[in-house]
Amino acid sequence: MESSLEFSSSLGSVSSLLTRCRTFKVLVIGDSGVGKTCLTHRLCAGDFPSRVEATIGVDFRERLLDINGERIKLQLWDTAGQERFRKSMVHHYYRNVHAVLFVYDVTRPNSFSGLTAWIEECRQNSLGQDIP
Ligand SMILES: Nc1nc2c(ncn2[C@@H]2O[C@H](COP(=O)(O)OP(=O)(O)OP(=O)(O)O)[C@@H](O)[C@H]2O)c(=O)[nH]1
Repeated sequence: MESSLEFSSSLGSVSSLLTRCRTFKVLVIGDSGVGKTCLTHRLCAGDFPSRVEATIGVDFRERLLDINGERIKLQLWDTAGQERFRKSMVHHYYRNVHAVLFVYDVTRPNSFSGLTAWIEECRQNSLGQDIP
């Protein structure tokens, strides 16, 4: 899988050595209210938000990972589940995506069966079978 390459200076390192950091863009999609914001917030900030509102457009969250000694930047795109908050921005979400996380609520079966529509949207936005 190809990733974006970024160069960021690692704070506190000797004479600001440049550290190679690969960035992976992960799109988080699913029906409104299934918990996308809570899930991504938990992953990136370490706790669940005490109060959430419906996402408008998209929110970005990042987490740095160390995988086998390599710095990896996980960039999570938390997208709006409500159609009225997605509007014309949808196409931008799908550009240069490395992976898609489909989210549903185990207490709402419709949010699981509704994933077919989200998978179809991925297809319509040219995400191939190679995207996990
Ligand atoms: N019981 C329970 N409630 C949750 C869980 N995750 C999220 N919630 C609640 O579900 C509601 C919606 O959560 P969000 O994270 O905003 O859902 P979302 O998928 O981002 O919604 P949109 O932004 O509209 O697409 C909030 O009231 C959360 O507190 C969970 O794991 N368990």
